[in-house]
Amino acid sequence: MGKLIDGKAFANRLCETLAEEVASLKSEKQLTPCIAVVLVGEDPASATYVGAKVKRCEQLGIDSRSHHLDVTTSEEELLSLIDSLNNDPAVHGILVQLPVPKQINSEAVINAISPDKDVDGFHISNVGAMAVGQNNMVPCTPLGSMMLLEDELGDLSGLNAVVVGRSNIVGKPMATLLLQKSCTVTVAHSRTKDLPAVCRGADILVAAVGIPHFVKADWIKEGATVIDVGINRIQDPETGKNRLVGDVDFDAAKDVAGAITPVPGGVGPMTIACLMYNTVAAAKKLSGIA
Ligand SMILES: NC(=O)C1=CN([C@@H]2O[C@H](COP(=O)(O)OP(=O)(O)OC[C@H]3O[C@@H](n4cnc5c(N)ncnc54)[C@H](OP(=O)(O)O)[C@@H]3O)[C@@H](O)[C@H]2O)C=CC1
Ligand SMILES: Nc1nc(=O)c2c([nH]1)NC[C@@H]1CN(c3ccc(C(=O)N[C@@H](CCC(=O)O)C(=O)O)cc3)C=[N+]21
Repeated sequence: MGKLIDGKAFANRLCETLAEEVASLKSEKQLTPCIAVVLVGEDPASATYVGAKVKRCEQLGIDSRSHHLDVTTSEEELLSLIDSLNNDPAVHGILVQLPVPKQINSEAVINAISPDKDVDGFHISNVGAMAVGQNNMVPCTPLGSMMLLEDELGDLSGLNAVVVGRSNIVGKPMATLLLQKSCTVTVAHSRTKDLPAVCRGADILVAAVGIPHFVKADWIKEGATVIDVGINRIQDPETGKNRLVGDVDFDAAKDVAGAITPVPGGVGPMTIACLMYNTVAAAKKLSGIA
């Protein structure tokens, strides 16, 4: 069996380091990093994620402000809240939990956030900066995935990386980061021909599709490193209970892969830890601390 990549333990270690940094920012610079988390509507999964983010902030000594808006909130109302958070010097990071209700244009909302407070790294100017190698705020899930990959493999240069999925929040920025580390990158998606064969060429395989158990064991090259970004809630056919599974058929894939992230306990905890990392970085940058 391949090695399990323990994202939860890595995230805990990263957060311990960040907690020490936050403590010294408080005592030496009178700076308390602060993130505003905005949730629109009542989606239960979104509410759970927001809860997990707020809890992590508490552990690290980061201030968090939750703004819970009604599902009927207009785009104008949300933009006005963002404007006030942009102009609040005590707030260093702004995160609007996605998805937002359909009357709100998510692109307009993301691009209304001040790029230096955009701890998700979704603002078009942060995306552009990353595209030309001038990384500012890097999206949390790809950033966390890269930390796990470099911890596992060291230098990534020359490795064949296949990213399945091309979303703006995961697949595309992941491909950009892998290319920055000199991987030979293939981005696969729903129009890709012979996806199993494409995946078999991967030394690094990243699955960000949103379909439970989509990537099969016989798509994986012996010894490859597999990063499973998928978070899918399914009903277990045996127990009837709800459980969380990834985009990779983990039970079979773990015997072929050299190393693999589990779900839960893999990329998910890294996403939240990297949100804390970006919040501390934003607080320092906005306060003129290197
Ligand atoms: N662990 C974490 O912290 C996070 C986990 N996630 C999870 O990651 C997964 C992906 O999220 P996200 O990127 O937002 O999803 P999107 O739905 O935005 O994108 C899914 C991508 O998968 C591709 N795809 C869909 N079906 C197929 C197929 N049959 N064959 C090949 N490619 C296919 C799509 O291709 P096309 O573009 O052609 O339609 C698309 O590019 C989800 O499970 C999500 O819950 C997301 C964010 C954070
Ligand atoms: N603006 C915005 N930024 C995001 O970063 C963002 C978002 N919107 N919308 C939704 C997705 C999803 N996402 C996850 C974060 C943590 C876990 C996570 O911690 N998962 C745990 C399990 C949690 C559980 O048990 O439910 C794990 O995988 O071990 C998962 C998914 C962030 N997202």
